[in-house]
Amino acid sequence: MSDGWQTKLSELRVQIDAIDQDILRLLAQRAQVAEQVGQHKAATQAPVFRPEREAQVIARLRERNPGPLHGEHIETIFREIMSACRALEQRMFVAYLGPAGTFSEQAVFKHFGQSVELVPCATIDEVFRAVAAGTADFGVVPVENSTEGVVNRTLDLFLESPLLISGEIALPIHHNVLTQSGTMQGVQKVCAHQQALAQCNSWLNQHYPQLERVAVASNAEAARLASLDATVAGIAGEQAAARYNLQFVARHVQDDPHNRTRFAVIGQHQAEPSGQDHTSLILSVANKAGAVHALLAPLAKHQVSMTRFESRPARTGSWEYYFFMDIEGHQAQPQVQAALAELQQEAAYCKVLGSYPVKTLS
Ligand SMILES: O=C(O)C(=O)C[C@]1(C(=O)O)C=C[C@@H](O)C=C1
Repeated sequence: MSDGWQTKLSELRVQIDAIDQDILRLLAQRAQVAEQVGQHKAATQAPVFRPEREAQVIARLRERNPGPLHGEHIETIFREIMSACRALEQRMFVAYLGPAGTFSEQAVFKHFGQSVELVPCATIDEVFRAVAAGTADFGVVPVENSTEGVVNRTLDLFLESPLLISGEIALPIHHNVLTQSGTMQGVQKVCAHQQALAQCNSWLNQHYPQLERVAVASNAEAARLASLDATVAGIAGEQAAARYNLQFVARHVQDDPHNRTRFAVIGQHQAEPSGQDHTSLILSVANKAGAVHALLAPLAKHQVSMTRFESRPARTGSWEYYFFMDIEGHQAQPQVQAALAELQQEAAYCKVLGSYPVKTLS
């Protein structure tokens, strides 16, 4: 390194140190204000986590971002700042489909930041139970995957549960083939969650058609097994690779490069309107001609757009269906309220699962 550059580098680092000192001072100020908000919330028993406010803060900062930092990095940084401030107000417990290192865990961090207490659960049922029982303040459950479709168990549990949806998380899902050595030498079987095996089906057929495929409880479990046994390859995400100290044989082996999973955040509280929200509902109709069409009429009449529509057999033995529907807007908005009131008259069953801020970017 030339002496000239060495001097310049030292000068630039002095500038960075001074800026960091300013950022630190401002962070401390921000945290003190958040503590005051926390004291007021404690006195009035108001919920600490306010997803609509966090969505507004992030949207505003992305909008005003002067660059050169990327918007998504601004989002990550401020998500963590709010997560740390929130943790000063109250420790928050979040249940999810464990073990550590799963995509569900990644979804928790994406929505709540790192400053939360993790409650890994063995099943989706357990996540619902932990939140209903108050062991966890919130739960994160998978709802649908772009290649594999809906997660039926989650939809069934929404039918029975009194919990509300207060957020959604969209996570790109990248699967990797992982082994101890980073090669396939000596490998006899490949382990993964059944959905991951399905999502990597063509790649496996093309590259390792002879290899035995074994479905296990989660991708993190597959990674754990691979870390213990040189004859096992695991399919999992990057977090699991790092956690179990595995090497990459191949990256991004999912058949659909845009593979993503949508998760719902469940809890006891309803999110307030953020200005850009979705509302999720479950409906069923009498088994007669034109009934589904009649359901959609109130939406058109009040100019409320539908963004998702899934059907699910009602398991009553007869040929009846439940419909899971997402609409644009918050149930506190007049046109949504009017549409919901008419839908409720039209449907044999109608349950509003919750309104929550839309995730437009991921
Ligand atoms: O505005 C609030 O209600 C706060 O508690 C502050 C804050 C933040 O750090 O900006 C923290 C937690 C809430 O989820 C929302 C925002």
